[in-house]
Amino acid sequence: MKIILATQNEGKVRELRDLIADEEIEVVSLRDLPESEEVEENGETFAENAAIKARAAVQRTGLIALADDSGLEVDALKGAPGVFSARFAGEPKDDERNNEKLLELLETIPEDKRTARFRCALVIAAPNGEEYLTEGRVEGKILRQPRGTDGFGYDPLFLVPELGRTLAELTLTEKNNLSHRAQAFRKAIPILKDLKAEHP
Ligand SMILES: O=c1[nH]c(=O)c2ncn([C@@H]3O[C@H](COP(=O)(O)OP(=O)(O)OP(=O)(O)O)[C@@H](O)[C@H]3O)c2[nH]1
Ligand SMILES: [Mg+2]
Repeated sequence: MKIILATQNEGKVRELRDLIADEEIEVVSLRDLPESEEVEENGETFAENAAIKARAAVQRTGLIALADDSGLEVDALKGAPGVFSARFAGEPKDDERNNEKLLELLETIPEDKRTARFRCALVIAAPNGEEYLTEGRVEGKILRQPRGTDGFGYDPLFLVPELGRTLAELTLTEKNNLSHRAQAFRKAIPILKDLKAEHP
């Protein structure tokens, strides 16, 4: 079976490829296809946006498509940036500027109120129109300065309290043991196995 990872995000492709490696499924991503038009992620929830991306990819390629929509919810910001995480500091999307904006907004917020979580909605869309949704999340705290160089996005600011390390201080394997994306993906494995039986 061959599936398409419906994402342009290099960090996500790296993580999802690693997660899927054991499943004997051939994988391509939007990054392997010639220049694609960006689909408008105009849903109000992660789940809606993941479905929009998965549908667009299955229509374009005819392959089973797996899309991730994810983001950071900061309690002191009433859940922002949420579905706007990628473009928090405006267009074009820029991880560094997003992190700077987040730190500025949280400047006066004390340690115990810096709680946050990453959420991920993962949608698998099949060519016959069937769709499946799984979700995952990881709880943490926003630091006052970045730590670590792995991962992407807000990872250097996101402390996993149980480990005392940020997501950017974890190896790919370690992040894939606990992240929001990994949790959503693990729930999707049985679905992928069923699809594989139907589309050998
Ligand atoms: O530090 C982070 N570690 C993560 O593990 C993570 N997962 C998501 N995010 C943030 O949320 C946006 C998703 O937005 P998003 O789902 O629309 O993805 P995207 O626009 O980057 O790519 P695409 O999949 O849409 O092509 C990303 O850009 C990041 O800012 C993360 N940040
Ligand atoms: Mg996006």
